[in-house]
Amino acid sequence: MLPPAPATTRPRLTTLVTVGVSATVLLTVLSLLILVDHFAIDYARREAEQRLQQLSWQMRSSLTGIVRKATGDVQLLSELPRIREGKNPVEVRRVLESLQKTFPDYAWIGLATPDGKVFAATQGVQEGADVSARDWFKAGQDKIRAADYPPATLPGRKLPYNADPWRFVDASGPVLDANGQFRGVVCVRMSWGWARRMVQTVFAPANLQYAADVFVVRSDGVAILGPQGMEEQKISSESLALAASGASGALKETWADGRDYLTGYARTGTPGDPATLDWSILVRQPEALALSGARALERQILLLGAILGAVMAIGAAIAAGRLTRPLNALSRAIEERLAAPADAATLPDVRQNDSYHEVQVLSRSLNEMLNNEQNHLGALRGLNEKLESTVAERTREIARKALQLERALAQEQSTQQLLQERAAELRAILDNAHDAFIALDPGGVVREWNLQAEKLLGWKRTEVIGQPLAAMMLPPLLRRAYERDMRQLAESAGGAASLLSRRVELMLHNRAGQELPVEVSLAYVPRSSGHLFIAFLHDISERKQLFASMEAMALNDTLTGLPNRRALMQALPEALQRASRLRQSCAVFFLDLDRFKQVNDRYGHEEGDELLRQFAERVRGAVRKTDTVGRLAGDEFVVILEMLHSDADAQEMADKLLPALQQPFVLKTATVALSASIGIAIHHPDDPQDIEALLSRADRAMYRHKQEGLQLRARR
Ligand SMILES: Nc1nc2c(ncn2[C@@H]2O[C@H](COP(=O)(O)OP(=O)(O)OP(=O)(O)O)[C@@H](O)[C@H]2O)c(=O)[nH]1
Repeated sequence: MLPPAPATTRPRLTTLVTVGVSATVLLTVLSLLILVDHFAIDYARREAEQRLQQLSWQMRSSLTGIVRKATGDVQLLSELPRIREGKNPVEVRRVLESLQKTFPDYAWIGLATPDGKVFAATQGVQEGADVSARDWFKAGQDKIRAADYPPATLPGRKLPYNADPWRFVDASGPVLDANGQFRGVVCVRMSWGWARRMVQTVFAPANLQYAADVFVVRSDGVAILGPQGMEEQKISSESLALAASGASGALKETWADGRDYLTGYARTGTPGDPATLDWSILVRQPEALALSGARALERQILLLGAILGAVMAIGAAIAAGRLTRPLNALSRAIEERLAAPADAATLPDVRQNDSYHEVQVLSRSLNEMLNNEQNHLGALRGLNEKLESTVAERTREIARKALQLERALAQEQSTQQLLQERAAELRAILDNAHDAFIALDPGGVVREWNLQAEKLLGWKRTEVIGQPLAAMMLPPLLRRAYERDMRQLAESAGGAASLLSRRVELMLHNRAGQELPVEVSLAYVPRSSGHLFIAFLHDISERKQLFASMEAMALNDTLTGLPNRRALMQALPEALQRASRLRQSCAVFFLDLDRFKQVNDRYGHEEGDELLRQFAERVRGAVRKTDTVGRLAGDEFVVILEMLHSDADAQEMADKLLPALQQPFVLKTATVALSASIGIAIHHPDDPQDIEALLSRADRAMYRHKQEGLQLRARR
């Protein structure tokens, strides 16, 4: 089921098409209007400018033509024989008046003699007057020239009054006689009326139609001809400046009255030609008036465009309505279909059979799609329900597992905490233990090393953790055995039980390289993360020293430092074994001091001790280093002589020894000379190794000697 379309929030197709088409039409019409308006106004402005320019040209041509006519007439007069040769002023006047009749605006025509006296003049005006100071006379002596005069300089009272200001244009030129002699100056004076009339005749239609104003402006900027109120006024405008520079054309400008005008401008005369006059012609027309036609056209176009746009918009709306009606119907059908309940028995049909082809095809396709979608939705709904129940089941399962996991984690956490506490306890115990503690992995690498181990062996914990033990502290001789044992232990912890749970004494090297006897207790700790061998090392240096000293004490005679009876009893069997092994005899001397008791008795026990020490020293000094000298008890000593070549060697030794022993002993209080009795017992390599018997034999031999000695002394 599709979600219902939010129909109210979006515009309908009809609206969109109508608005779209209408907007397009209106935009087009508007654009056209703007363009037409622009071009029409522009065209009208250019038209007006051309017109005004042409008018200015027309005025220029007329003014220049009139002035040229006057200068032409001066030329004509100066060449007439009756003027050149005329002696009679009446005749000359007649000629001048006949010329005056040809142009009504010739106000005065006169001929002045070279001395500046008017020889003849129309209607006899100013005849005989002195004009030598006048410009026209002075200038006209050389060549033909034209000049205009401001009213103030005019001889007004002598000329007929005219409605215009007293303004004239003089054209004058020299008159030569038949011989080429200067005869005088002829002057034609035109009244200004011709100019105004010309304006009225030439510009009247333009003035009426366009309200155009004409200005004739002198080179000093004063308007000599213009609309009422502006004559004799100074004018300043861009067009005047352009005209004064000799240019001609038209432009738009704002005049002194603040209004915008289109102005055509031109310049009269020919530059450098004194027979012409330099005036600026300005023909102006208010811009609003010049463009009024175009503005009216613009309004008409606007009106027509609005009507056309409205008509086209209405047409577009009608066409859009027609075009979109089937689509609207289709849209409504789809909305109804979408709004129908999903479980309805029959769903509305969206097909539009009575519409045009495209909508028919579209509606059929949509109907088919909606039906398919309905079927798919049904299938999806079934799947969704199934999926939801599966998801619910999985969710319950996950929740159950999550709970279990949570509990396991809590358990794990408490176990971890316990383990950490235990580890801390263990570390405290280990660090406070009296013995050094070392843990090794099966590869012999140190995994644990307590404070005592640091103190005992010298390596810091951080130095040895992760290092192989043997390389560090086992003496080289022991390393191979250690490695073998570790291998055995690693291969079968149970099989090496002989080494475990047992105290073993070892000699280790500490960090300084000193030997260190330790007692090692080994144990095996099976672990899933790698078995460990733990060892407690107890320093037994003191014990060893004590034992050594005790042993030394047990085997040495404290008075003489010689081996005592016990030591002799150990040394004798070894000597006998060596004798058998080396196949060489050995001998046992049994020595006993004679009458030693008397020394004690006479000099004291300490002196007796000293004598015993000196005696022991002498015996020791008399035999070889390899021979053993021991004290059996009291004043009895035993010497074991080894590696005898013959039995006689023993006797020789005794004979050599006896005299040495008989030398006096220097004691603290006395010097004492004593003799000693030596009994010799020889042990041959093949003799039974009977120590008691050997000693007994030596003892008996000594006794015999002592007795012999006593008897000898008694006989003496
Ligand atoms: N100063 C001293 N005297 C000792 C020591 N041990 C034993 N004697 C004495 O040595 C004497 C040994 O006795 P005898 O061998 O009978 O005395 P003797 O005078 O040598 O007799 P003959 O051997 O028969 O000549 C005893 O008087 C012991 O007290 C000892 O360590 N120091």
